[in-house]
Amino acid sequence: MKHYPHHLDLQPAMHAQGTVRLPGSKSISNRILLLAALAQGTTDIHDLLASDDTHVMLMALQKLGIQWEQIGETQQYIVHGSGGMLSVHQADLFMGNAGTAIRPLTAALAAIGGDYTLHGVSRMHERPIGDLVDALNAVGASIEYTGQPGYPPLHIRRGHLHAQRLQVKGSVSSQFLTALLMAAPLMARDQVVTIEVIGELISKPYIEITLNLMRRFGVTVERDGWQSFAIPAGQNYISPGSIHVEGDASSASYFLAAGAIAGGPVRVEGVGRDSIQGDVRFVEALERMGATITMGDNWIEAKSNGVLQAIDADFNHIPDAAMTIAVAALYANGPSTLRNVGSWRVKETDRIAAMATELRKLGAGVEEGADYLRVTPPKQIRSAAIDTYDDHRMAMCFSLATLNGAGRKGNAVRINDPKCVAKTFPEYFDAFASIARNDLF
Ligand SMILES: O=C(O)C1=C[C@@H](OP(=O)(O)O)[C@@H](O)[C@H](O)C1
Ligand SMILES: C=C(OP(=O)(O)O)C(=O)O
Repeated sequence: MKHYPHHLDLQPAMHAQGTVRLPGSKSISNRILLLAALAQGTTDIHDLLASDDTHVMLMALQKLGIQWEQIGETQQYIVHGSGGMLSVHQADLFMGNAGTAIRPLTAALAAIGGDYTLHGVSRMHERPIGDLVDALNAVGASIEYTGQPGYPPLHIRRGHLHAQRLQVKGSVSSQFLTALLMAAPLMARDQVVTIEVIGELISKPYIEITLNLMRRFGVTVERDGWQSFAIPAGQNYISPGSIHVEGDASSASYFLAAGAIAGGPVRVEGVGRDSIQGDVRFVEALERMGATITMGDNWIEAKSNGVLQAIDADFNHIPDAAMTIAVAALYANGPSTLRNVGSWRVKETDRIAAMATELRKLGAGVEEGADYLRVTPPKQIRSAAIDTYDDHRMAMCFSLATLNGAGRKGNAVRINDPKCVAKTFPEYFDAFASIARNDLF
């Protein structure tokens, strides 16, 4: 277990340069773990992410009777699939603050049936799950709230699913649709299952990850745009045998932004042109801000071209990586506006409020709306102690304020409670230190 201090003092850095090998994608890791557990056959997973979010998924699967082994100290795991039949019918599952664990598991366990309780850290109990529970209960699942209606903890009992046609709202989290899609083959084996999205769907590229991985496990989905998804009858998950987890594209954003702000080149290895993660499109935002991006099949590199250009854009498709843009905006030549990020309010913390408070400590002017943030860079970035709100991305993106950009000097930054990075990237600060340089070229 990595040891973290109570706070971390990061010194100003002259420039950013180097290469970082990325940890595995959280979104892909937790989807593959669940699909492998539900599949027929054994899955050999390479480069699984080692983090709090994958740990809670692995522990939950173990409690549910799924057998898996880690190969030595490596990130290779062997999962013995259950074929969708769990041997354990009663379990109490701790889900930490992992949306990618609790939401898909809720749907899968409701479809399989049994007596299960799911709960998490206190913030998890403030993160909505009502749209998913409503969608499942409407087709005969039996899910109750044991705390506040609409939020975990949940108690799932055996229901009587008649799930030919489900409807789900998509405006709060795309993870509800992901959860229903992944559970659909378990719901009605001899009938087509149709899932309709009611109203707007946010964070769309995450649905592409879901559909792509379902396909790798032998289940195809017929779709009508983002409106309706049909899972033809008679499909079961079948292990692909061996599967590799790409590097995490959201984790890549911090290093690529560092290269764009402070010289570069900074290269990340593990994601590239072939990625199935929507967050690789973060580089389009960096390009619009004036950075030069180069890409290979499995790497991306960013370097600066002088002062960053301010940006005004819709970030609904990359909500996680958008936080990195909010901090990069400190180095821009004018105010930047991040639009359509209302989902930030129901994530690890209220990210719009947290981001506004902490950016102001560094001297930025910040205007906060229900679903947007406007950041006016300060003349000079101030030293500050940044609170992280138990949000890994707050801790990671504020490290960028130490960098000397072409237009602005970074400053000393204290990161309070840095251990929250363990949610997705336990070694983040070591990786950041390896590219934040104080020597001259
Ligand atoms: O499906 C996924 O893997 C994720 C979907 C996104 O959530 P929302 O759909 O709630 O925006 C994203 O923020 C989260 O980190 C991971
Ligand atoms: C929103 C996030 O996580 P979760 O998967 O718990 O929703 C995140 O990692 O930024």
